[in-house]
Amino acid sequence: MDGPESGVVPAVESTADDITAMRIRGAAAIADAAATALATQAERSTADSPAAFEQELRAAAATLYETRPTAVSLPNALRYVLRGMDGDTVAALRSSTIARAERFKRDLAQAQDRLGEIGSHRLQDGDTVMTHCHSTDALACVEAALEAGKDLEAIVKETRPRKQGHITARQLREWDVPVTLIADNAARRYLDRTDHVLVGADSIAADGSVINKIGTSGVAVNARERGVPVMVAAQTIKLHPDTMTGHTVEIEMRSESELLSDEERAAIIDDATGEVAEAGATEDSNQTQVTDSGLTVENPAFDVTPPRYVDAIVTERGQFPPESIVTLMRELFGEPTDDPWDG
Ligand SMILES: O=P(O)(O)OC[C@H]1O[C@H](OP(=O)(O)O)[C@H](O)[C@@H]1O
Repeated sequence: MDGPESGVVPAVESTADDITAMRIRGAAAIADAAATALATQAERSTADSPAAFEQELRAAAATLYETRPTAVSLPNALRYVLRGMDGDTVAALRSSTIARAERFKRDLAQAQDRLGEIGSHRLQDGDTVMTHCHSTDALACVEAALEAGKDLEAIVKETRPRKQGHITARQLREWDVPVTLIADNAARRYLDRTDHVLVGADSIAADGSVINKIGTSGVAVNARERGVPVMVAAQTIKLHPDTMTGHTVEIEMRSESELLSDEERAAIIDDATGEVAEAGATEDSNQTQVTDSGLTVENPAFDVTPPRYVDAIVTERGQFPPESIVTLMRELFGEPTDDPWDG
């Protein structure tokens, strides 16, 4: 149930819209925003009974959960906050939920700092890192290395279609790191000048597979061929507990409009058939769009890098060979996970 009758406050709906539209993006930022939204729901709830309050919080969590499917930091954040909702009165439930959300946000920031420190030890003075997309966990490793007095250079992949490489480049230039921005297709050529491929993750599966921005697996395979180590910076909130019981991670398919404008579509169809394009794209759908023009555009946002192409997964709990990450997952998520917003 959504809308006013569910008691979900407009601020939660607006955070959900921002996540869907990627105005809020990046797995850690999404988790942080989701925790903030649940705290806001708790604060502004007008529920008149503990049961109604809990129901509203679950509805808010469901609204946030439905936004994007791949980054597990989102459901992990929602579960964590809802599990801290405790008390026999609305006031007690409200304050426990807000306190839990604040603790989550604090822990998230601390985990990233700690991860950065650990990851920075892999980077030597004078190294060049190649980045893909924009990952705050990956950049935390660079920042800690710079703070330790190391000089680094960066080769930044543009990361089509949304060009999040520009965000990475801007951050690195703020830190005074020399940046070479390259088209994604140029990555293999530039691996000769690269000491580490450094990426983040949206989800890590129990077998050590890394689910990250589309294009990660290609650069990882090429890096292995060139003998360049691949380092994945991922807080433990990126570990996907359901994969311990065989579930796979859903790869988000985003809108055609990120790849192709209406004019470009028309030009392709015109060129191919000599006919005027049939504008078949639906505007609000995030699904792959098939039109009767015969042109299908597919826009997966993520891909899966098998563990054999990854040298280390760096977390705030230490660095792990991907094959052993399941041990940490069992320790952290030993109990079966449920979705408290379901039912
Ligand atoms: O949590 P941090 O390290 O910031 O980001 C992790 C990952 O989230 C991003 O996804 P998107 O841009 O939201 O699709 C990228 O794939 C990035 O590597």
